[in-house]
Amino acid sequence: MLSVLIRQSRPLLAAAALASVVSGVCSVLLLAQINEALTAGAAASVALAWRFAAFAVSAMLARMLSSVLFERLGQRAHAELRSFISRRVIDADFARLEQVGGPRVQSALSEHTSNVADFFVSLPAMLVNAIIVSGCLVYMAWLSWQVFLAAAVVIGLGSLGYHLAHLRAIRHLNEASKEQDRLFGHFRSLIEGAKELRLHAGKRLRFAGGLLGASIETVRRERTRGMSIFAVSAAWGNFLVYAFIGLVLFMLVGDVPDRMRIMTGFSLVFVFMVAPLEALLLLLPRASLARVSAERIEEIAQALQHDTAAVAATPQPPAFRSLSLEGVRHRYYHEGTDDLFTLGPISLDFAPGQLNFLVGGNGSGKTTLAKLLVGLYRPEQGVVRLNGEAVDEAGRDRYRQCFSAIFSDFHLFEQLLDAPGTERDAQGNALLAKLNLQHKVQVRDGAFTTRALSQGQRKRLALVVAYLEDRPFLVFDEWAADQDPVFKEVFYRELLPELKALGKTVLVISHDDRYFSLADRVIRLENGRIVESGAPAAPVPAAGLVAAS
Ligand SMILES: Nc1ncnc2c1ncn2[C@@H]1O[C@H](COP(=O)(O)OP(=O)(O)OP(=O)(O)O)[C@@H](O)[C@H]1O
Repeated sequence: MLSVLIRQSRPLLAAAALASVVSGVCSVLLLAQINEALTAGAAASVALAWRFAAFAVSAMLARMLSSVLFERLGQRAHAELRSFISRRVIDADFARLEQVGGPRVQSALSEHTSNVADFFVSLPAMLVNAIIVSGCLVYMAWLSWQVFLAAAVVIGLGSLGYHLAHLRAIRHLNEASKEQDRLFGHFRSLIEGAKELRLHAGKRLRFAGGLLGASIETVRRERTRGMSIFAVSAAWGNFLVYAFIGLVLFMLVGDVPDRMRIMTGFSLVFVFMVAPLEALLLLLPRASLARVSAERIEEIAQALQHDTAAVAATPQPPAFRSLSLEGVRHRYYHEGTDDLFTLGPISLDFAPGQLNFLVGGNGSGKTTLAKLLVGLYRPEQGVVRLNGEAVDEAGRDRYRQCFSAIFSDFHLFEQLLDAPGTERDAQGNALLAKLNLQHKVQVRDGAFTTRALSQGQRKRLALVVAYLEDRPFLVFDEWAADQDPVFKEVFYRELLPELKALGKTVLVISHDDRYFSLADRVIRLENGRIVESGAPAAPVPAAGLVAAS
């Protein structure tokens, strides 16, 4: 993942790296000027001063340029990663997305993308420091090759220690990042479970201390361990530098000619080198953190297998003449309990203008069948035929455009996201009036004026959206469950017959047995199997319609 990003931004990265190199080289040249100024006579000082000023200004300009370019790269990497993950989520196979779950995706979108972007932002500092350290070593070699050899041995030892520590630190950082995915799940419970947590002190205590607290603590502990190992190894590296300085100053530089100049040169190099070296050693963990995060992003991207049916263009809904499920099956595997829920094999036919009720006990598989029918799940076995033609991978996205569905965990988007226009607003407002919501909410510029409504009212808004979509097949998953008795009557006895009269095929998942008789067909599910399918048993006399509230 990191390498792909680096490859994509090659020209910008090359320019930024070049600016860093110039900045680092200028810094080293500055050091040489300082050393020369300390030992040169007064005659050379004017020329030296000009050179010094030129290098100082060049170092500053190059540093500015490289920092700005790397900041740009960091922000670009951040945006690209976010778009990449979002695209993956949008295009992902729905069943896979359900398995991966929201917390992991959120963790990738926020924390992991930031870590990768931070790496880019810290690159100039790393590069400049690396160049200063290497430049200092070259300068040392020029002053005395024996001392340079000693430095190479010390650096080799330091690097080996650092590498070994690094492997251990990465293990801890990996642990922390895995736990962080769970932590995002707890954050979600913190908001979505706000009511339950306030109503139950014991639950709140156990959640805050046991689950959330433990998770926060694990992330803290693992991160601290990982980063501490880096800090300790940075200090070890630092110590080696001082040990090396001592070795050079007191043992290696003996009674050589030009001793004063060499000693001054070395002293300066050391002083100049220690801070960049230390910074470099502390910056390297960022690269490791970015690597761990990039791996996590890669894992999620792999898990969110691309749904080949999702196409970029807006496919037109196909004409709908007939639909049949032939021996279709879907299974859920429950890892925790190692058991399997199997829906099917199911065989059913649907025709335009048909009002179907899907009924059965909780957990009998009604919602699963609805997801399979609308193409959110691909059948593991069997075939779905639209107008007699088998729906394959390439045609699945187009097939899905036949449906409008309101599931019990429906989502209302801020915008209608459906061909905006004044005509659409007018249509929406007429429907809102029909559903008795005109005083609460309006459609303006393709968006509802508010979504802060009761659950039953929000469901009516979802119904408005479904009406506006004008698809040939509508699926309502316990839509009426949140409606008051008066509006239930309106839904079952007015709206559904109206849809049927318009030629729409409707599948209503319902527990309202007093309305079953209104259906053309009642399909009863038990434990994932159809146990009954046909005309309803006995008609129920219609209760008089009362004005909707
Ligand atoms: N996302 C999921 N992952 C794993 N298993 C699931 C998932 N959704 C449902 N199941 C399993 O499938 C079974 C059927 O669930 P489904 O939601 O289809 O039932 P239902 O008939 O719609 O129930 P209800 O009337 O309560 O809405 C359940 O027993 C559950 O164990």
